[in-house]
Amino acid sequence: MRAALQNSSVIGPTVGFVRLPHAEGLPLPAYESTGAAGMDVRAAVPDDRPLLILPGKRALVPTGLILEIPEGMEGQVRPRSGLAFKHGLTVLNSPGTVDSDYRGEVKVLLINLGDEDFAVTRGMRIAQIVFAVVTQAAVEERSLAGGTARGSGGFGSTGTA
Ligand SMILES: O=c1ccn([C@H]2C[C@H](O)[C@@H](COP(=O)(O)OP(=O)(O)OP(=O)(O)O)O2)c(=O)[nH]1
Ligand SMILES: [Mg+2]
Repeated sequence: MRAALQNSSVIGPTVGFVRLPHAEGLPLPAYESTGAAGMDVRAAVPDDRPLLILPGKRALVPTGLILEIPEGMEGQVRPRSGLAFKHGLTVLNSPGTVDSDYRGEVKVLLINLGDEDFAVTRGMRIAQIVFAVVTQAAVEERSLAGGTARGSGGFGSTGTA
C-alpha cells in the first residue's frame, strides 16, 4: 500500500480536524496519492461492532471528526469508485455538503445498492472529501430574465450525438 501524502507537499489552505474520542487511534484523512483530489475518510465505528448495511438500506456512518473548514470553502463528501464498483456502495446524498460553519461530527450517508450485505468496519476508508472554493451569491429579484441564444432549451435540447 502506498503511503498517504505528507502534509509538507500540499499546496493549499489548511483544514482543521478535531478528533472525537471514538476516532482515537484512527489515521486522520489523507490524500492517497500526490494528485488526489479527495482525502479518504474512515469509519469510526466500534472495533467489535461493524456496521452492517443490508441491500437497499442506508446508514449514517460516523467519522469521529469535526472539521474547521476555512470560510469561503466547503467539503464535498463523495463516494469511492472502488466500493461503488465492487459492492454497489455509494454516498446517497453525493456530493454531501459540509458547510464551513458546521461544527458537528462529519458523517457519511452510505447506501448499499448491491445485492449483498456490506459490513463497514472500523478504519475502513468509506468515502472521500474534496475541499472546494464556494461563492455565496446575493439575491436580486427581477421581473424578466435577459434573452440568450439557448433560451429555455434544456434537458437534451441540443441532441445526443
Ligand atoms: O454528507 C454529509 C452532509 C452534511 N453533513 C453535515 C455538514 C453540513 O454542514 C450539515 C448540513 O448538511 P446539509 O445542509 O446538506 O443538510 P440539511 O438537510 O440542509 O441540514 P441543515 O438544515 O442542518 O442545513 O450536515 C455531513 O456531515 N455529511
Ligand atoms: Mg442545509
